[in-house]
Parts: sequence; C-alpha cells; structure tokens
Amino acid sequence: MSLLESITGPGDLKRLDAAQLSRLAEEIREFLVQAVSRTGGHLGPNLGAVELTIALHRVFDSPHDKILFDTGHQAYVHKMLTGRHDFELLRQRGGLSGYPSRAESEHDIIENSHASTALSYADGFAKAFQLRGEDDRAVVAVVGDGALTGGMCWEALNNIAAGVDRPVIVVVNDNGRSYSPTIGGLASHLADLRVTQGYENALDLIKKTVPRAPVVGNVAYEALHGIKKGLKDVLQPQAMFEDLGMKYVGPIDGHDEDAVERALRRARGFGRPVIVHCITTKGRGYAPAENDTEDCMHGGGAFDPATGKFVTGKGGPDWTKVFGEEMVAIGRERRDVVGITAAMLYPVGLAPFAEAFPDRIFDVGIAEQHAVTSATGLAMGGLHPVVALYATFLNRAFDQVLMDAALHRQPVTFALDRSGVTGSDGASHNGMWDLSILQLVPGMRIAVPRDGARLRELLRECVAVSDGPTAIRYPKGPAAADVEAVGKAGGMDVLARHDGSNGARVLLVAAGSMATPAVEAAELIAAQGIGVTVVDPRWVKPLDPALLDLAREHTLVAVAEDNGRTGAVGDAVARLLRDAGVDAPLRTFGIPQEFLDHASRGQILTDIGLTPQALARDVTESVARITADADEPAASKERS
Ligand SMILES: Cc1ncc(C[n+]2csc(CCOP(=O)(O)OP(=O)(O)O)c2C)c(N)n1
Ligand SMILES: CC(=O)[C@@H](O)[C@H](O)COP(=O)(O)O
Ligand SMILES: [Mg+2]
Repeated sequence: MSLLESITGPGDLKRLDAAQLSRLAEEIREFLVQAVSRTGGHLGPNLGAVELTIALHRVFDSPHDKILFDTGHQAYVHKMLTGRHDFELLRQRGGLSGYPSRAESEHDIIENSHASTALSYADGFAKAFQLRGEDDRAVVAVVGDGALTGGMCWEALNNIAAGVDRPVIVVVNDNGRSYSPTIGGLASHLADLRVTQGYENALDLIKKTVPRAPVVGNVAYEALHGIKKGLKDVLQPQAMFEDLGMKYVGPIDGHDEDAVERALRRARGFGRPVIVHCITTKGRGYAPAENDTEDCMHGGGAFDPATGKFVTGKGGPDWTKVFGEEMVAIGRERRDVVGITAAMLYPVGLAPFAEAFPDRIFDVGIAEQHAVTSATGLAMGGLHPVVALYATFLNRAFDQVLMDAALHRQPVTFALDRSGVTGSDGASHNGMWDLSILQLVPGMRIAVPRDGARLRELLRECVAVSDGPTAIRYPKGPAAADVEAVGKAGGMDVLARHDGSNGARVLLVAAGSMATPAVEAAELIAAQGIGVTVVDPRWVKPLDPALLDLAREHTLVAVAEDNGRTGAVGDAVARLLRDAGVDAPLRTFGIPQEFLDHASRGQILTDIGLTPQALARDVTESVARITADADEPAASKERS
C-alpha cells in the first residue's frame, strides 16, 4: 500500500515523519498527474498546493478548525487528505466535484467557485466562534494571489484586521499567476523578480499582449512579490499589512512542508489576524505544467501524461474562438473598440485581440465590478469597450451594469462566454442567470446568437450601438453549425416552416443555442401533423413586435432558452403577449431555477428537457390538450 492510500483522514498525517511527508508529496503529485490526465481539471493549481495543504492539515484540526479554500479549484489535495482517493469520475456525474462539496465531506466548506470570497467567509466564521465562545477553533483561509486582486478580499481584510481578538489566519498562496501572470502594471519589474527562462517566456508573451496592465493591487502586489527576491527598495509587506492591523509571516517557501508548518504554528500562536505569505509554483513538479507559459495547465481537458499535450486541444471552445477572431476584425476597423478581461485573457478569447492591439486591451485582475465601471469610464471617454467575462461571473457586477453602464446609457458591450449550462464545473459555473438579470436593466439590449455566423453578425451590431449597453451571450463548447434562415419575420430569422394537416400550428421561439434543437424538434412535431414555425429572435431584449402577429396566427407559442426560466426570455415573451392582449397559449422551456449538480452539458440538457425529442414531446402534448379543450364545448353540446 502506498503512503497516500494509508491516509484516510487528516489524523493519519500527524504520525508521519519528514521522510514520509516528502514521499507523500511525491505520491500526491504522481496521483494528480495521472488522475487529471484522464479526466481533465485544474492540474496546475493543485500541483502548486501540495505541501501547503499537507501542512495545513497537520497543524489544524479540520473540521473543528475551519480550512477555507478561495475559488476551490486547488482543493484536490485537500480532498485526497480527507479520505477521497477515487478521482476516476472527477467533475463528472456520480464522481467528485472539482470544488469543495459539503455533500462529499465535513471538511469542505465553500462550494462556489467564484473567486475572492474566502476571506469574507473567514471573517464570518471568526465572529461566530467568538460570539459562541468557541475560541479554540481556528479559522484559516487559503487565497491565491489572483483571487487577492478581487475587491471582496480587501473588504474582508478591512474587517478581519479590525478584529484583533479574532485570530483569522490568511494563507496567501502566491504563485504569481491567475491564469496568466497576475500582473499589476509591474511587467518590467516582474522581469527582475523571476529569472527562470519559463517565466521570461511568459513575460515576453504577456509584455507583447498586455503591456499596460493596470495597477492591480499595486502596493499589495509589489509587497508580496518584491520581497521575494529581497529587493530592499520595495516596501516590506509587513508594513502594509501591519498598517492594516495584521501580523505578517513570510515569505515562506510554499514547497518546504516543514517551513510552512512552522509558519502556520507561529501564526496560530499569535492569537490575532495574520497573513502567512507562501511562495509557490503553479504546476510544481510537472515540467509540462511548469513550462506552460499560457497558464501552467490551470485547467483543461484530458492530456497525455508523458507530454502534457491535451487530447482534445487546448484551444478552448469554438464559440470563444469565433468571438476572438471577430474582435480582431472589428478592432482593425474600429480604433475606438477596446477589450477588457478580468484575469482571463485566453479563456475568454481576447488573446488574439491583445496580440494585434496591445494598447487596447486591459486586464483588470479578478475584478469584474471594477471591469464594468471602468468600462463605463472608457465609454464616457469616447471608446467602445467590450467586457469579456464568463456569464456567471457577471452576476457580481450587476449593480455596476445597472447603475453605471445602463443608467448613464453608455455604449459598453458585454461578451458573455460560457452562458447556459456548462456542466462539469458545477452549480456556480452554469451561466444560467444573465438573461434573467439583464432583463431588469433599462436600456440594455441583449443578443443571443444561434451559431458562429450570427455571433459575428450580432457582435458587430452590438458594437454599432452607441446609446446604451449591449450584451451578447454564447455557450461553452463547439459553435453550432450555421443554421441559415428560410425567411424573415420583422427583424427575426425564420428557421423553419412546416405545414400541418390537423389545423394546429406551433410557434417555436428558439433563443441562441436552442435554435438547432428547435429545428430538429419542429420536424418531429410536424410528423404528428402539427404545423410549426421556428423563429430565432436574434435580439431577446427588446423583443421584436413582429412576434405578436406571429403569435396570433398559431395555436401555441413555445419559447426555448439555455438560461434559468425565471425572468428570462420566456417570461419576457409572456409579458409582451399579455401587454398586447394576445392570449395565445404559451409554454416556456429552460433551465429549472435550481443549483444543478456537476455533470456534462449534454447530460444536463437531457435531464432538463432541452433536447429535440423532449421539446417535441412536450409541445405535442400541449397542442393535444389545447385541441381537446377547444373541442370540449362542442362535445358537451352534442351530449346534451
Ligand atoms: C469571480 C471569478 N472570476 C473569475 C474566475 C475564474 N478563475 C478561476 S481560477 C482563476 C485564477 C485564480 O488565481 P489564483 O487565485 O492566484 O489561484 P491559482 O490558480 O493561481 O492557485 C480565475 C480567474 C472565478 N473563478 N471567479
Ligand atoms: C475555476 C474557474 O473558474 C475556471 O478555471 C473554470 O474551471 C474554467 O472553466 P472552462 O473550462 O470553462 O474554461
Ligand atoms: Mg495564483
């Protein structure tokens, strides 16, 4: 039996000696590479957190003490040390979640994968333990240097530091990267801090693409990184944190398990808020990850463990690639168009734009709220910013969209990738909220492309709008094959028309990626003798008034969308019809308003009925009920 197999819980760690701990770290790394090579996942972040996590579980007594992981993508080692060794179905139905999961273990606390939240949880836990008189319970939050660029961290630190008698231990896992290097206007300065060829390659890449990165957490970042090489002219980090009222321990070699343990024990002994600053390497111990200048194998699919080469290619989903290509084409024609990313230059597809227009790209760090309001400032300054985010991460910037971009009617375009069901990253990553929350925003226009060709068209229409914000949203995965229109209805594309034989006709309104399944469903419905018209609205806010005339001509209106059902396109169509006095029967199909467990996008779409077969079945049954109801009076008259 390997050492790792003998670890059934944190208690087993405490009996290991230095040599065994070193061997355990090696076994964990080997396990991570082999397991994640089969399933895909966050290899880089977890390779960088091996010794750190071992030390945490040797010094603290989880779950009595609380060990919180920010973002949670780096918690695979934590799972292994708390008795979970079966990674065969990682991030798949029936397998381990890719993030902490309260259903999996009492040792898991924060399930959502949205960054920069752990310190706030820690502040809350510390206050609760103090009020309950449970002063013997430690609260430890592990936060990455990337997550530390998120504003919530500083709101939390402001509160944690004020609780001098509430001993929160903040462990900064500082590997100098989010995906790309977490740079804050320090590109040239960073060149002094890191001499490894790998980092210089990355730096050259970044210097070419993001030369004017903003000053993101400048003082904190300079302190955290400058001290690394003992640069005397850099503000000592403890000065900044102690000004906040926190002790500072570090910098510690985050791969020296004994050193980390000693620092954690020392920090626990202070009995007050303290920062333990650990310097780690993302992808540590696996050369393909350490040398991956893009993102140190931050995430991605299955790969060949011998080479690190991704099986399905790491180019990212095609929707993202189409967006990136069109942004470059637009950028050549429109010098006023600029790009903004929140520490996800490559994942959102803006790297080609950055390469082509290095002075028109801004990486604000993991700071979506700032991204939106900064974009509003850019627009007020005469530019047209395109803010590219994952749809789910827009949630935290709702007020900035509403009260900054929209209230001031500024031409900001939001490009929302990973919209709809994403699946493998679990409930907090499904982009199922944007079509609902953006419906609330006065003056917001929302485009939902059905395929790559429409993404190109609608992105151009978005950046052509100059009197208010626009949003365009598209899913994760391969871009749908182009679906050509067979006609127009107002500004909407008619995608299919089938004559029926029994007099009933269904109007199928398909938003975005639902167009392809809707066209397939229409054929199944038509085979039942029911007439069908499939329309793609292209813009779902405001809706096209031509929908009203179409609705009047059909037995049933059915709306399909890859978003939560509440308050989204279906509800907007209902409001449009009711406000116009059109009482056509209406069915809405979308994602149930629930937190969905991790599984593949295809599995979830099947579960929730967003497939051609399910849509056809549900629509046909609805038509049968409507027809039966319509025949009821005649039947009862005949009986009487
Ligand atoms: C609010 C939010 N924005 C963006 C992301 C996407 N994201 C996941 S991990 C990551 C980088 C995190 O960097 P860091 O905190 O330094 O952790 P590391 O991976 O380096 O260990 C980002 C940007 C997210 N999870 N949450
Ligand atoms: C943890 C996080 O938020 C991201 O790393 C996410 O896992 C990326 O998912 P994609 O694979 O969709 O880029
Ligand atoms: Mg990092």
